[in-house]
Amino acid sequence: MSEGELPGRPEAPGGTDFGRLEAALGEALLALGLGPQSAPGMRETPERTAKALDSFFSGLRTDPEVYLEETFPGGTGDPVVLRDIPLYSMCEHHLVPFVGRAHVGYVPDRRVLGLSEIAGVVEAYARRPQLQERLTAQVADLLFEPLGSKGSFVVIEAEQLCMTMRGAQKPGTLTVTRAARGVYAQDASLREEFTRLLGR
Ligand SMILES: Nc1nc2c(ncn2[C@@H]2O[C@H](COP(=O)(O)OP(=O)(O)OP(=O)(O)O)[C@@H](O)[C@H]2O)c(=O)[nH]1
Ligand SMILES: [Zn+2]
Repeated sequence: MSEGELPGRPEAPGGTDFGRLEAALGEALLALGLGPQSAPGMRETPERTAKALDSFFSGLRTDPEVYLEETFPGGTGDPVVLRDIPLYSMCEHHLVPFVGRAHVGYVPDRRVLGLSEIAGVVEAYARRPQLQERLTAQVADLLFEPLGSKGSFVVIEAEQLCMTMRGAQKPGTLTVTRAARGVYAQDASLREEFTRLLGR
């Protein structure tokens, strides 16, 4: 599978198999030694966790391209930058969240995208098992050629809980990833302006 492909493309159509997921989560809790006797408060936990996982991975059922359908004439050739879009995603290695902010810029070519749609693109890719690098690249890719813009630039700053709660145990570490396409890949001054707009 290449970096650009959907991670974890559903193997069966029709969405989450809740019965199977709840049974598996119940088994996982038992494997941890947590059953009806030891943890009575967790009786409904497999059901609740199944719903939570379904929502964390709801992007698997969303085609991010639907957010490109609503464009408006406009755009002067100057960049549009959305700063500090809240970001919640799930590390595909450990199924643990990574949490942070996405900053997204693009240079329109005669048509602009609705601002909410930009946040929707981030969400559709974030609500999947992800790698921060791939998420960053996927948003930048979609906002370049499929959108028909002159270029796009995406910066994601996130805390990977799999690295800070466990593993390397380095709380507070922020991972910063970036992807530049089109004019943003070619023009360092545009990237510097983007960084200035972030107030960094
Ligand atoms: N490049 C990249 N690495 C990630 C991301 N999320 C988690 N990782 C890393 O993926 C690696 C997984 O390493 P493994 O050795 O296979 O698994 P592990 O033994 O659980 O690793 P540790 O997390 O280091 O304990 C670790 O270095 C994680 O920090 C991500 O978004 N991008
Ligand atoms: Zn991880």
